[in-house]
Amino acid sequence: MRKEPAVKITNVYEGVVPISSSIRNAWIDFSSMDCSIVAIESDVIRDGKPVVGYGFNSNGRYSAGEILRRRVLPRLIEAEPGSLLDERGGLDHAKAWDVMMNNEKPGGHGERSVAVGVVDMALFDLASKIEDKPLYQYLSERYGDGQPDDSVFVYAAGGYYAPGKTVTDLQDEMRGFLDLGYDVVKMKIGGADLAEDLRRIEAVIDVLDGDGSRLAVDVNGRFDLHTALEYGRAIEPYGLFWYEEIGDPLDYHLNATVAEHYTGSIATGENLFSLQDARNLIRYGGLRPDRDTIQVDPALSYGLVEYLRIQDMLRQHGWSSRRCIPHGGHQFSLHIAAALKLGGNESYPGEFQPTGGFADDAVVEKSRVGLTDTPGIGFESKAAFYKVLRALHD
Ligand SMILES: O=C([O-])CC(=O)C(=O)O
Ligand SMILES: [Mg+2]
Repeated sequence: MRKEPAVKITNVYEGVVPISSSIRNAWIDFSSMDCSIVAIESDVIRDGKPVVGYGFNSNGRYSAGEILRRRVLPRLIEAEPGSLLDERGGLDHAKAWDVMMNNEKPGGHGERSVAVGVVDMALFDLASKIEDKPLYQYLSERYGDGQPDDSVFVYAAGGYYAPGKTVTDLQDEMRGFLDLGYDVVKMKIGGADLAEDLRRIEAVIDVLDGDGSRLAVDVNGRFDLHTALEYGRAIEPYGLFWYEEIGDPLDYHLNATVAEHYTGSIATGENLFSLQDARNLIRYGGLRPDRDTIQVDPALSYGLVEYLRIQDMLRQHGWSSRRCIPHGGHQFSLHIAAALKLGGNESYPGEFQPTGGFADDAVVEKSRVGLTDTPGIGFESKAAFYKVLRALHD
């Protein structure tokens, strides 16, 4: 086998970027939400400059800077360079993952999975840039069938509660999503009482020409079993796209009981951060492989190395990768969705800037978005975010 020159990590930079806003879901507001970012510099030189990989931690969890600075990054930097490489001298992502997780006990995943996810993303960005390929191509050759999807289903998530926001404002927001090319939209519920939420839901269905199958609703884990079943009975006649994260993400029994009574689709998993948690959901959560959706976000849950294990587990349990639509609305999952043939990816046309969203020139048509040929994840074609990432190391 031809040996490539071995890649070496020369510098690692870490920082925090605010992604705060006045929106609120049924559980949290985003008034102080922020996000960890990292840049990993290599000794590979292109156009006179080192090739750099970037990562960030999706949204919904605060920056994991302390864990990055004190645990994850020192292990990576102090590792024997050969311990991060495959037999060809390229980065071995699973080995890098083992290095980052050295001396970490199993279970209780919390923010540790977020810290590892940021670095894992940066290493994938770096490795695909070194091969001068867009990430979806790099991933499809390694972990897929070499024939990535050329576009990915995306739905527009929004419909948050916000101070002074009226039902008319909510309808205008949703009309804006349709004008951008989305056919399916998502709104928050569970942050008001049932009567008000039903008014909000019906107002949005009106905007969708009366078609409830184009509307997903998201509870962000707020309901106890009684409320979950009560809302379930009330919304079932609308035939919604899905009923999301209905109760506490780790309450598999609640989920299973709702799934027994609610015949429509259920989606959950954005707050499950490990293979073990996802496996428990499949074992005990009562989800139905013919209609339900798994939303594990690779960026929050130990990165793609762990997400690949989750895909294996799902396959073993008879689940299609098409039943996965990750949370987070970011470019990393867009590449993963195309390469691993997932069912789609979330998108937030109006929230979580500068980190969220796709390339500046990405066009959504009939709720599908194409991928660009930019090497790596393509942060370089997202000007406002790229400026923030560059500032980490320039
Ligand atoms: O409001 C949030 O935390 C984001 C969320 O649940 C989603 O995108 O599904
Ligand atoms: Mg959600």
